[in-house]
Amino acid sequence: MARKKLLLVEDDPGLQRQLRWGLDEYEVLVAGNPEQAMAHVRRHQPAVVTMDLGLPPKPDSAQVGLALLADMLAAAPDTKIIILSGNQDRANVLKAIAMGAYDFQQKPVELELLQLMVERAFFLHAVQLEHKRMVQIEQDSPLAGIISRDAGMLKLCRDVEKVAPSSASVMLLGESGCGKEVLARGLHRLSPRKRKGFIAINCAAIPEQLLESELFGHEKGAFTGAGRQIQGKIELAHGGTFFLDEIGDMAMALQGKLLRFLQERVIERVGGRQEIPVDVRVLCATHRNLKAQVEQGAFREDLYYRLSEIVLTIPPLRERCGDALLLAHHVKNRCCASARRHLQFHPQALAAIEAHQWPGNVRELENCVRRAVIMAEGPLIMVEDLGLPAASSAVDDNVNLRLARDAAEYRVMVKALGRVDGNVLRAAELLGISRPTLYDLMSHHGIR
Ligand SMILES: Nc1ncnc2c1ncn2[C@@H]1O[C@H](COP(=O)(O)OP(=O)(O)OP(=O)(O)O)[C@@H](O)[C@H]1O
Repeated sequence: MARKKLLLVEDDPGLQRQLRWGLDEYEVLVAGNPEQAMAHVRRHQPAVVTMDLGLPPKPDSAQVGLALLADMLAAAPDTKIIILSGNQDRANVLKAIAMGAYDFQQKPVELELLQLMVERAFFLHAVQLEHKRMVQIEQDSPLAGIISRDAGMLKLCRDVEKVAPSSASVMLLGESGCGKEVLARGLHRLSPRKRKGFIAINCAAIPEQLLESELFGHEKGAFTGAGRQIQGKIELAHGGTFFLDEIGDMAMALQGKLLRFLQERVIERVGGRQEIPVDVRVLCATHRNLKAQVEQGAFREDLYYRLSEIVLTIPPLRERCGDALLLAHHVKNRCCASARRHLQFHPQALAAIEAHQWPGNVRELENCVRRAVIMAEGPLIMVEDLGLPAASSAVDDNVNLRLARDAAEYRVMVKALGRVDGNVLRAAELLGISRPTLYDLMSHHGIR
């Protein structure tokens, strides 16, 4: 196994030798001046560094050492830097610690103590690295973009994780803007087809005649204007996932052709004779009540069953407990970061967000908060900036006392967490309970 790299920044050859000898379980790199030290940091990225503050060209002051410390931390912020200082250097050592040095030891160096300190520094560095990696994995996880604390939505995400590895066709139902496409993309990235394409087509946005050639492609000269052969979206998705958005808007004639493809798994380009086998996983979505459309004869029943091996229904935003506030904070933070602004919501703005019914769901909320970040004049986002009506009180019609209490407890707790952007201490203060009690409640309701 490769030995861990340790950099010694020391201009005294005698001390260099002593340290090298005492720390020989590591791959020791030595630098006698700041230039050499930075070259080692860039090239080898040592996890731990020991350094003297008095370095050439001004070995009698800490000026060069402190500047090097700043440069090393700027180039590699996670490096654990241990200062080896002279007796009279106390003020500079404190300065170095304030700048981000890990620890210090006075000269003459006690080797045993230094060995322990270095070992602990390596350990801490490894732990931090592991933590960073985990956070990164979480951020990279396919469903990481789905922001929700609502029990129904979290269950839905688990369902998506369960069905993703299979080849079943999945139908996503839900109102406009509630996240059908985000979930479809997440499902694709969790599936064995993730390395191949995710091709989406919106059946409501394209006129019927064009949609056929969009789906299946066409041969040169198939119709006026077909100047060259074009592959269809289904063919382009070969090996990957094909997402039919707004499937409820597809005309009857085309439904028949799509059904044929789903049964035979071959396509024929418009104006072509050749059958081309295509391997795709089919996902679809609609905001319409497709079952009712089937009953009314507006959607083919056989196609419905082909497309709906698994049906996932996404709850509208107004039914997701606490999500409006959570998403509002999330979108606000994102917009503020890109606009370099620091804004908070006024309590009345938060109340208006909570009370609004969000007919356009997450998309409407995103637009509303984006607008507010642009409109806000002071440090607070006011109700007027959101362009929402002020909040009015809601009515609760639950009559089972235990259920009602449970639901109210959950709702108030998630609301409080949402108001303070997930800060447990401040949420506990808002709720008037202790932090441990809030943790108990959160674990009772399955909130992490
Ligand atoms: N749970 C969520 N967390 C974060 N962002 C979300 C969430 N749900 C939706 N969004 C965002 O909201 C917007 C609308 O989502 P999406 O396009 O997936 O909705 P849709 O249901 O497919 O809408 P439509 O029916 O109009 O096609 C997107 O910008 C998406 O990133």
